Amino acid sequence: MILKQIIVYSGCLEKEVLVYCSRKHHVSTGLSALSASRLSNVHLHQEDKELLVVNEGKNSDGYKDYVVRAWLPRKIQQRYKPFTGGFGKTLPRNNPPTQVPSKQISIGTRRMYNKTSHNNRVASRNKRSYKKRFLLKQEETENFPKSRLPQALIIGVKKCGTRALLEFLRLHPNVRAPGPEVHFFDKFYHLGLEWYRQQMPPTLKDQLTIEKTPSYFIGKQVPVRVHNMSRDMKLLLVVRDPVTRAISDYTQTVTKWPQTPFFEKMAFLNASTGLIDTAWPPIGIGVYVRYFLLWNHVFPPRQIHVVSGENLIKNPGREMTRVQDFLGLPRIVSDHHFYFNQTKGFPCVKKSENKGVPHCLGKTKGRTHPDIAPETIDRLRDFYRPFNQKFFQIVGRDFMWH
Ligand SMILES: Nc1ncnc2c1ncn2[C@@H]1O[C@H](COP(=O)(O)OS(=O)(=O)O)[C@@H](OP(=O)(O)O)[C@H]1O
Repeated sequence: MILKQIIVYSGCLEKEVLVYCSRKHHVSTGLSALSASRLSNVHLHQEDKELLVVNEGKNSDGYKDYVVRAWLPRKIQQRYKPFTGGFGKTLPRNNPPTQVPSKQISIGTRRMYNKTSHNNRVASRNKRSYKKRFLLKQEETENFPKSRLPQALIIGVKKCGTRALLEFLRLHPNVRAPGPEVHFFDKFYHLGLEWYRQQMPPTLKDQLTIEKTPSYFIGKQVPVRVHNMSRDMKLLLVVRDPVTRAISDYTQTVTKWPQTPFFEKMAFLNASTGLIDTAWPPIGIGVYVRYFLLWNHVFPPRQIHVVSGENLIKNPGREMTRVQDFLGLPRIVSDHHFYFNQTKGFPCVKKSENKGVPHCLGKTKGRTHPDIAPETIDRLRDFYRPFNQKFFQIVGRDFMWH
């Protein structure tokens, strides 16, 4: 058994360690591949061993070669660079290299990063990061019904029609989504990606898993966290006139806490000067541009689709066509799926996979709003106008909230 060479080459997320063993050695796991090759200069830690898999065994003249995959932190990947026979390339099939690297190689994090507490933190971050990559890789390769991490998120905005969008998307046979809001990226991030995955319904590989949690939009750390999980994530953002949104938000608060003071009392710091209390969430959240910029810094515009909450009510078929195009789904959800329910005052669904009868969203959606004085509405409109303009400019669409 001869180790010809360890070659570490890069796709984007993982490194592959190519091991050549003679034919007589049976190699079934990444670990046995490494030990069969007597790779004494490769050190592995228990957790790292679990992340090694044999990708495939190939036969070449006199040798059997195995590709052992290890998901390695980026910093460690860079240390492999000197050994690469061609960074980003696979090895030529009939021309196994003969040069054996002389330096000691360490796969894993602990030995390299346990010298100082800072390095320990880096190491555990890296370990989390490559476990994440391992999970993502699994997502790509297997095709049987199982819970998968979402490929698209409805990130907000609260009270703009996010539930309607999710329920309309669920009419599509290629879409699956958990019913409740998961709040992984803002509340339960510490529970880890595996926990998050378990919250998802089982899907086939060609089905899209979508999750909606409207509070993601305003979470400062959320964009980076989402990006860390998947840089390809598709983001859906529903927006509506921030004045209507504020009243809807307030209506919900009053439903939960009936003692809440009148809208005007909450919205203005000083009723006579008309100074607006931007720290009051129903008002502050409506400054969409402020939060949108955070997302825009992390994700390219082609990965963020902004949905008009007004159109989702007036013309759900057309708005859903845009959404399906953005998600790369065949256009299946259309006008035929909806009818306007006069009593509810909103579009409802004719029938879906789960329910064979027409149905509307629950009674917490489409509540009757309190009457708000026209001058209050005007003041709020004036307040939001410049922020709205900036937002329209950035997203390249005028939502006509005049
Ligand atoms: N088809 C349909 N049926 C009922 N309601 C609809 C629909 N489409 C949009 N809307 C509007 O959605 C508002 C609730 O928004 P969200 O679902 O984003 O609210 S939440 O953030 O999840 O609480 C909800 O706000 P309220 O009217 O204040 O209840 C509705 O105005």
